[in-house]
Amino acid sequence: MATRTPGSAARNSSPGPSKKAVAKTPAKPPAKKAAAKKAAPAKRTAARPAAPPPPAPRPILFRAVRALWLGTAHGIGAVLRGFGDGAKNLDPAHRKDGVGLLLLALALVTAAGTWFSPQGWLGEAATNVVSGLFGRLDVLVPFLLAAVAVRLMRHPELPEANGRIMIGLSTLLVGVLGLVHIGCGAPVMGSGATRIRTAGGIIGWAASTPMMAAAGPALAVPLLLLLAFFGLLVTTATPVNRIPERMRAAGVRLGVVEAGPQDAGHGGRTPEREFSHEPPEDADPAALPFTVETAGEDLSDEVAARRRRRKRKPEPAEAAAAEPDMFAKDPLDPYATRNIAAGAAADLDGALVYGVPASSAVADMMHQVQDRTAPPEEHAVPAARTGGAGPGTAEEHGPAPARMEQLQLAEGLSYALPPLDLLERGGPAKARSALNDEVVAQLTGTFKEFKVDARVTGFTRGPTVTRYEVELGPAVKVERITALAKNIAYAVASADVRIISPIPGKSAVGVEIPNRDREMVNLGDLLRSRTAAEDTHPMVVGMGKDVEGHTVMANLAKMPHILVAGATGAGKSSCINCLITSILARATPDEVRMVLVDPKRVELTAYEGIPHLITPIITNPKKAAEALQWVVREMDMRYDDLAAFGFRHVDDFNAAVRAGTVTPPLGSERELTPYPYLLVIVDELADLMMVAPRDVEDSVVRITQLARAAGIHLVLATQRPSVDVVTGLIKANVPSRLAFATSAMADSRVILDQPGAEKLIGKGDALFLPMGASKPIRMQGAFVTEAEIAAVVKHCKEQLSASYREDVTVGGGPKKEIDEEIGDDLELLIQAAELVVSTQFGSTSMLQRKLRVGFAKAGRLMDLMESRGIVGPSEGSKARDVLVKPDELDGVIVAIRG
Ligand SMILES: Nc1ncnc2c1ncn2[C@@H]1O[C@H](COP(=O)(O)OP(=O)(O)OP(=O)(O)O)[C@@H](O)[C@H]1O
Repeated sequence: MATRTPGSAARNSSPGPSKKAVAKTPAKPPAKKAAAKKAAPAKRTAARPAAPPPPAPRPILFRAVRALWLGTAHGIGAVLRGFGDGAKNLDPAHRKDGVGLLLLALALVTAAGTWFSPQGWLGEAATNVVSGLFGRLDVLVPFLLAAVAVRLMRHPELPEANGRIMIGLSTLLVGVLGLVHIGCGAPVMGSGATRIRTAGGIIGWAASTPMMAAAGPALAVPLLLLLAFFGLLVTTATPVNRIPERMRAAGVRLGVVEAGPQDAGHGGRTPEREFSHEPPEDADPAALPFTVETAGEDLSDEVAARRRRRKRKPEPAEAAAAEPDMFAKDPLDPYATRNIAAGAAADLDGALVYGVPASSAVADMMHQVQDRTAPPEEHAVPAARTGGAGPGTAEEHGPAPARMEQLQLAEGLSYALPPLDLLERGGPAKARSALNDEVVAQLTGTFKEFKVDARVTGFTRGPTVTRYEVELGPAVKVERITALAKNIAYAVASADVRIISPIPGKSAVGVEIPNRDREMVNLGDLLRSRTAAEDTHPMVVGMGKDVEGHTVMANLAKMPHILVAGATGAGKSSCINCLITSILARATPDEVRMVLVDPKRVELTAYEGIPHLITPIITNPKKAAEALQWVVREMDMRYDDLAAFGFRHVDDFNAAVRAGTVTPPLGSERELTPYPYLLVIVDELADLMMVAPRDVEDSVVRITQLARAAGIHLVLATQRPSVDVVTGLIKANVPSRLAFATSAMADSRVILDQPGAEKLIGKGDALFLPMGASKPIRMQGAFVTEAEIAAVVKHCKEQLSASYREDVTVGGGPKKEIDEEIGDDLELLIQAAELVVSTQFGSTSMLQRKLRVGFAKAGRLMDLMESRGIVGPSEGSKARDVLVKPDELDGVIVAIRG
């Protein structure tokens, strides 16, 4: 080791600068500043004491003793270091037990020495040290040592809490010993060791002397009192504002205070303790600072409030789950059992409702449980909860089996929905697997390794990812877990670790880790689920399962328009297939009609010819743009109709028509029928935007702004979620979003307005942000095979063949000869004829308004209709006579088309 002798130090420091300075000081300064600058070091140097004279050579004996001492010290040091290195390799639990036992041994020795009389050299030495340090409070030291030892051995897994307690106790002790020292006359060091020992000891002396010197004896006492009080608060992890609460709890426990209603059921324990996983003296969980990782916003108050709410109103089951035994062999079992039961019951419920056995095992059990099944809690996104039916048994929602009945169509035809057993069963979902247990162990190991006071208290397994719930020890920052994200990813060998802090509604951090044994979500299972059965709305579709394994259904009518986007191969088309198949499985063509736009020409061909189609599948992007314009016109027409009959929503109009409470105006022979929902699905918006960006954007915006009340809903899908495809205007009007894995964070921002989708793992892993939700739901999208689709489509086509509306199908059918005079106005003329005939009102201004055309065009249309005998001649400002009855309309249209 390099050492510097005093001589060398003096040599190094003194000569150079001082000599120069001294030489320059007497000389005339060239300038005042320079002189001042240089004078300073000179002065400093001059003020230093003169270098000490070189030491006299040491005697030989001295050098020999020194060498012997150093040699011995090195030897002992090496042996101890060897032990230390060996101890490092010990299991941490053993190391901590060792420390605890050592403290216990010290407590015994000091107890023997201070309470009785010291025995042996160790007893005497320990007693001298303890009495010297702690003065007359030495008798308490054995208690303290024993308490610390027990704490270390009982809770070795809480190093941070233990550290806090040590700091708190030390502070408390310093304050109290300082006070004792002052109380005993504040003897000074010179007054002898015995005086110090009979006062506050060296610690008391060290605490009180500087205080008294700095602030005077009168102020030293309150300052030391405050110090001791602070130590007490730290030890008991009590924030000042919660002192009354804690005092009251202590009073209740000691029986001094009567337990109030808030204490009932807690056996005198504070609510915090009832649900705390930590021992009573641990930190107040409500005081923890929580931040939301994604938004960066501080949620501490909210989380604390939520914690308190949760703790104050415990459900028995929740309480049981919230307080797993820290030393129980397997605290995760309750979760696993609950989920298995939930999965089985969901399956069973669908089976009961639809009369389709969910699986052979369930089929065997069905008749046994029919009367007493209490269904589990499953959730759908808010939009799917249209029926408002609360949890109840399958028998309680009786109308559901009606879905299997022969439904009457408008024309008097009957139509049977496809049986759900055309869709495959996936079997019960796994609630837990060996790999989950492995991950729990890996997480626990990581927390231990990095000395983070946190533990995995449970997990909920979804089909693709499992969310592990991590509870933090007192005063552990959430940031410590988020900072560990990369280490966790390393430990569990997965790049896609997402940390959610906190899990919504829980005082726990969620660590989402992909399942290496991921499961597929079958659309059939979703449609057979209780959530699906409860809601008979025809626009309810199966979306997937969330991270907790719950079924996610969505009502497309309430979305009311949705953007589906993700990189190629991420699962978008599978999702669209699920949407369409859900509709086919649950809605008749009279309830829902569809316009399918498939510019890629491959994705939706399986649905060609289904009776729900209003027009053949549109594959030409240009014609798709025109079809969107038709949708706008249809929407306007529905709006006018609703206004004419005094309804604000197509649902109300349909209900009134079905109830027969609405009649056509006098003189009109129109037969009122309910409007079906119109679902427009565009599988690749980018292709349309390339062809006619302005027209497509205009139509989409118009539809999305108004179509909700008219029962028209859009599903726009794209694998290119860039700003030129999903323009700001489109985005602003499509409120629900479904993001599959994207290749870049920027794409995620375009879809969801936030990052996240770039971390998804593909194959149907998705973030679903329904209208009104602030945070997306992570879910595994459902899957339906081509064979299942083919079976469902075959069934539908067998029931009814498609009857297309000619006016939309700009691309379908052979080109017909059109009267040259009509030119480009054929479609408009047909609409005008429909309008005039159906309303029996031959008004030019009505055409202007409803067809959104100018006066000249409306006049021309009226002339064309006159020339074809649809309306009479003009009578000035009066409306023309309508010469055709509504039931002759079809023939007239055929005639116009030539
Ligand atoms: N929900 C799902 N569950 C399981 N596997 C899925 C799921 N969705 C997609 N996959 C798998 O990923 C493959 C690609 O999915 P899909 O065709 O839906 O992707 P895409 O996003 O539509 O791609 P593209 O834009 O190129 O059409 C599927 O063949 C299937 O194997």
